[in-house]
Amino acid sequence: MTARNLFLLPGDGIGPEAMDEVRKIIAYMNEAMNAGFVVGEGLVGGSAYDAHGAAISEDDMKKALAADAVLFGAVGGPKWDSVPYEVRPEAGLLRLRKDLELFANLRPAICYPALASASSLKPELVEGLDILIIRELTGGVYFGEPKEIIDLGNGQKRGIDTQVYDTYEIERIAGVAFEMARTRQNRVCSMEKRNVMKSGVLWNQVVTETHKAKYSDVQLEHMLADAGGMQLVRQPKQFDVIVTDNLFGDMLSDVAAMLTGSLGMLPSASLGAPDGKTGKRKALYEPVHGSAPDIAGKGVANPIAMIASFAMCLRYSFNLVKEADDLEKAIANVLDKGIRTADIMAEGARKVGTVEMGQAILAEFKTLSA
Ligand SMILES: NC(=O)C1=CN([C@@H]2O[C@H](COP(=O)(O)OP(=O)(O)OC[C@H]3O[C@@H](n4cnc5c(N)ncnc54)[C@H](O)[C@@H]3O)[C@@H](O)[C@H]2O)C=CC1
Ligand SMILES: CC(C)CC(=O)C(=O)O
Ligand SMILES: [Mg+2]
Repeated sequence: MTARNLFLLPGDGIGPEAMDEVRKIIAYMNEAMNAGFVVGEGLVGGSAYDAHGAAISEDDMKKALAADAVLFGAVGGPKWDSVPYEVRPEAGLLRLRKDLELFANLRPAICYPALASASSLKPELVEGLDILIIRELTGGVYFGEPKEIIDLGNGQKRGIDTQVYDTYEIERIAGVAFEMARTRQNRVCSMEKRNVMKSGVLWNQVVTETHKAKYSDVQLEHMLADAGGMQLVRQPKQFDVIVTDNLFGDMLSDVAAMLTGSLGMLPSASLGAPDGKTGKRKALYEPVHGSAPDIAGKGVANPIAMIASFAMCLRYSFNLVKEADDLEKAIANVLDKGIRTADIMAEGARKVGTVEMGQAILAEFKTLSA
C-alpha cells in the first residue's frame, strides 16, 4: 500500500494538547487498520518564531507542500504580542494557506443532538442544525495590497487594508459551494456587502453568472453579510450552504460555532484545486478555534474540533469514508453518554479533561470500527 503522508503542525497554546489526541487515533489506525500513515511534524506560529525567528521555517514549508495533508493545531498568544507584524504567529498560517493555494475553506457547523442545550440559543433553534460555511481563503482583505500603516506627517497615521477579488477567485469558490450543495440540500446562500463594497458587487455578479452557466439546478439566494449574521442567530436552520469571502467567512463561522455549543466543536478543511494529472488536492485541516491562551496548559481544552478536523482529512484527502463516518459517530456517541469538557458542560453530565475526552472518543471509534 502506498504511504499516506501526514504533516503535523501543532502550533501554540491548546494546539499541541488537542493534536496529541489525534496522534493517538493515527497510531491506532496504523496498528489496527494498517492505515499506512507516515507522520512528520514541524513548528508553526509562536513556537516556530522562538526556534527560528520566523512563523514557519522554509524547511517546514517544503514539508507541508510535499505532504498529502497537513494537520494544523492553532497559533498565537500574548507571549508574541510584540513581535514584528511580518513574523507574528498568525503569519505562519496565512503563508501556508497562500503558498499551498488553499482557496476553499469548508467549515461545517453541526449541532450534535446531545448539545442542543449547550448552545447560547434556544434548543429548538439549533436541534438538527447542519450548515456548511464555505469561506474563500486566499483572497480578500487578508491578502490584498496595499496593506500598511503610513505616517501622514501631521501627528496622524493611516492604517490600510485592501479588499480585492478577481473574477476567477469568485468563480472557483462559488463552484465549490454549488458542488457541495448538490451533495446536501441543494441550496446556496451567497453573502457579501454589495450595497457598500465594489468587491461585493462583483462577487454578487460572478456568483449569479456561475450559477446560471453551470449550476441552475441548485437553489441560489443572495444576502447582505450583516443581515446574514443576524439570520444565523435568528433562524440558523434556514441555511444549507453559505458561501462568502475571507473576512465575512471568518466572522460568520465563529458565530456559527456558538450555535453548536462551543468554538471547541468546529472543524475545518482548507482545500486547493485538484491537480490536473493526479486529481489530488493540497489540503490542511484545522479547528476553527485559536490557541485559547486563557485555558492553555490546563488540560481542559475540548479536542473535538481537532479530532473532527482529522475526520474531514480522512474523508477529503484519503477517501476513507467509513473511517471518517465512524470517527464522527464516535464523537456523537461520547456526547450522548454525557461525557463533556468544561466548554460544553451540562447539568448531570460527566466533566472530563482533554485527554479523557480523547480517550473516550478513541475507545468508541475502536468499537465502531472493530
Ligand atoms: N487558526 C488559528 O490558529 C487561530 C488563531 N487565533 C489566535 O489565537 C489567539 C487567541 O485568540 P482568541 O480570540 O482568544 O480566540 P480563541 O479561539 O483562541 O478563543 C476564544 C474563546 O474560546 C475558547 N475556546 C477556543 N477553543 C476552545 C476549545 N477547543 N475548548 C474550549 N474552549 C475553547 C477560549 O478558551 C476562549 O475563551 C490569538 O493570538 C489569535 O490570533 C485565533 C483564531 C484562529
Ligand atoms: C489567521 C487566523 C488567525 C485568522 C482566523 O481567525 C481564522 O482563520 O479563523
Ligand atoms: Mg477565525
